[in-house]
Amino acid sequence: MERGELVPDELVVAIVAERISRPDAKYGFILDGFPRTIVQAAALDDILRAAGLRLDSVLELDVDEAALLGRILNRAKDATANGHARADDTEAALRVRLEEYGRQTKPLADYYREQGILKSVDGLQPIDKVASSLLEAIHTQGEGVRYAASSSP
Ligand SMILES: Nc1ncnc2c1ncn2[C@@H]1O[C@H](COP(=O)(O)OP(=O)(O)O)[C@@H](O)[C@H]1O
Repeated sequence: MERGELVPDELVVAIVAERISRPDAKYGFILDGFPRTIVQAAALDDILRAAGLRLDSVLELDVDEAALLGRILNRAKDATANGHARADDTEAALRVRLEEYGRQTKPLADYYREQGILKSVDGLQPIDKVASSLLEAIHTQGEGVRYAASSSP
């Protein structure tokens, strides 16, 4: 994780499966950063199918690599000032995270586009505009929804 690599699928799938099984999840939920691999997405499909549920929307935030690097370095600077720096907020770890994203997570866009539930939002807009675009994408889906948000690496 500190190097920017993904952690094993079995581990994150078990954590998500346990959380989704709790009673409050029946009102709907948002998954942020999961699934990040096709194996995780297939496992999520199985878990939801067994529970009689399905994803309503998958949200993809588009941000170019230069902006990502700037944001990561900014976050590292802020965190260091506040005494809780993340070991993976470095340029070297970001390179690995981007590589993992391209190889393992990006293919999920096609997976969910084929299911007709992928929405892309321009993550380079100002924060309030990103927020309103995400809300708009969600609200076109109706009530009682469950979301998976696939964040940038
Ligand atoms: N779905 C996932 N599958 C595998 N590893 C994950 C997953 N989500 C998070 N991780 C691990 O945690 C690290 C940090 O992820 P995350 O907290 O989502 O980043 P950020 O806070 O920048 O969105 C990842 O680089 C990876 O090592």
